[in-house]
Amino acid sequence: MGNKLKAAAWGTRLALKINKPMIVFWLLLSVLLAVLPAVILFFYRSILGQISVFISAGTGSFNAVIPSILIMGAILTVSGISARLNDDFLYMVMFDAYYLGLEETMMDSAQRIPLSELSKKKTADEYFAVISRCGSLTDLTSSGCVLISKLVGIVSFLAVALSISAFIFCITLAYVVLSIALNLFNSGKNQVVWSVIREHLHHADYFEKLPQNGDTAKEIRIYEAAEGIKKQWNKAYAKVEEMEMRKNKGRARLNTVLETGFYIFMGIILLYCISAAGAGRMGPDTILMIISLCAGTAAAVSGISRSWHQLDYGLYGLDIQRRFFSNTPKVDPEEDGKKTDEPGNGDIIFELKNVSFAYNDEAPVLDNLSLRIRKGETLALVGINGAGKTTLIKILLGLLKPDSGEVLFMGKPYDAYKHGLINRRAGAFFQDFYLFHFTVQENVGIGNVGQVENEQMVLEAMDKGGALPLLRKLPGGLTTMVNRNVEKAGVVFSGGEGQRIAVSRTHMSDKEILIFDEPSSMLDPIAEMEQFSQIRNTAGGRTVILVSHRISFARLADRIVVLSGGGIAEQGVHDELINRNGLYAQFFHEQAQWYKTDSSGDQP
Ligand SMILES: Nc1ncnc2c1ncn2[C@@H]1O[C@H](COP(=O)(O)OP(=O)(O)OP(=O)(O)O)[C@@H](O)[C@H]1O
Repeated sequence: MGNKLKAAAWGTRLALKINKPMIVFWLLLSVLLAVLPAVILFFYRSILGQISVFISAGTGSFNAVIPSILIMGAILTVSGISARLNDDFLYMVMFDAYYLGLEETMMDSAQRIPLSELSKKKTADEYFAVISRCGSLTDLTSSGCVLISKLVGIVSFLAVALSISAFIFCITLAYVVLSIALNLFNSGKNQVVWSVIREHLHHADYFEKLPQNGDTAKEIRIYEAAEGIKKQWNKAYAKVEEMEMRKNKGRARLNTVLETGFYIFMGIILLYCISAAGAGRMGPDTILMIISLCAGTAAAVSGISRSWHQLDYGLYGLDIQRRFFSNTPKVDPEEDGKKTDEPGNGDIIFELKNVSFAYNDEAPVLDNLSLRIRKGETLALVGINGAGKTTLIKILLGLLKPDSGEVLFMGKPYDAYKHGLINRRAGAFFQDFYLFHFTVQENVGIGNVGQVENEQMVLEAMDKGGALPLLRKLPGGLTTMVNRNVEKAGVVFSGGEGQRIAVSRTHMSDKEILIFDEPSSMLDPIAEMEQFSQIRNTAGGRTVILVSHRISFARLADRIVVLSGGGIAEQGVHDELINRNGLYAQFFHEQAQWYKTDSSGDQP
């Protein structure tokens, strides 16, 4: 319950931040409409008196009671409208205001999740739950308004009941309390069911999507794995259906109990009215009033079940979102404003002091590693697969935080600078690059967002990244959409072509630090050599960090650092390392010997 309350407070604050007038207006209106029937009932008892005199005496003009009948009709109409307004209508109104608002907030907050967190399965699962619950705020605001107005309405009906008799008040109160208690009990049970459904749905979704994705479908067809995938999906989905069924049965049972409760309540009230009328203690006016009261109370109570269910569902989602986002580091704009954007002085641009890092709880990828990178230096990082080269780069770019040790940029830790300073100063290409569903120009231009429209600059970057020749075969030139899955007219690039576009993106920026992680792994030999020389030409005066398995590329660097076993195995220039005859020399000789095969194809 504590978490639900926190979720309600968090959600309310968020809703007020996204659109305050909306929630205030509809809350006031729905409360007004909810109390109106009881207020009218209370003050227009005399109308009922007139009608009852007409009915019991059978005398007088019918025309005289027409206004009273119309007012009674109005009371019932207002009750009906307020009951309708409380459900689907309010949901629709709130959906417009809060669904996109919550999505936007989540997109902003997701930017602050460290990549090391995002790569954890637990985080990925939680994030799935978070984004699949964008309707939570709509649920909270609409059902919150409904419930508040219904509770106010019930209280006003109870006041009318009290004005009639203590017995009517007590029996109405008992009916209301029992109905609400049953709803609470049922929603408590549902909560457990939802969490199980969510888990199995996630599992089922994964298998369901595999045959739809080009890459995974290819594997499934090659290895004829479709049946196996279907079985896994069936297994996961059977559990979802079982739990859904359990939930629906629970709700059906609750509705039956609530309806039975209402008939018992009405039965007791009617018996009381009959006996009171028989004893001459109650006139038709009071009986009519009591019947209107019962109908109004029952309408308010019956809606509570659905609204409570919706509110609970919304709070469940908001709690997941609240916990997820409160655990992610946030940038406080005020604190950030006090920090500097000015790097310190000195020759050392990056310094890693005894840095250790592990993904999840696995063995450390980097273990007590220390490294200094000079300003203007071209540094090559070499090492076997999994040695930690990409991880080291991500740490340098502040995308991952070390578990221990220190990372300094121009003599100061990242925390000393304004948020994102390193991203404003360093451009990077990663081997697992991603091409967005944008145009070619935007895909390259995004490397320097302010210059996306600068066609000349984009063309120059494409020239440096070796992507200019691709333009000739693109039907729409720079405006061609990338990726056919999203846009019919989109282009699908080959691995090497995509890599050239992504490398061009890095060349867009005029940043003082450039980082390339395997920029030529998919290129043909000619394109690879062009890529090398372009990077070399661009380097002039900048700090460049290169990750490459191609020794021919690495040897051009001012310094080569060989990573192994979580640390630096050796470092120096090409000739030094060859003379040393260590790991680097081994890499070099292994690669070199493939170029020395004799004409028969045999190795020497
Ligand atoms: N997101 C992740 N979650 C868990 N483990 C990871 C993740 N990314 C990398 N690793 C692990 O960390 C280790 C180092 O990976 P990294 O990508 O830094 O190596 P690398 O030297 O760049 O390798 P390669 O030469 O293959 O590109 C690997 O063993 C890898 O399995």
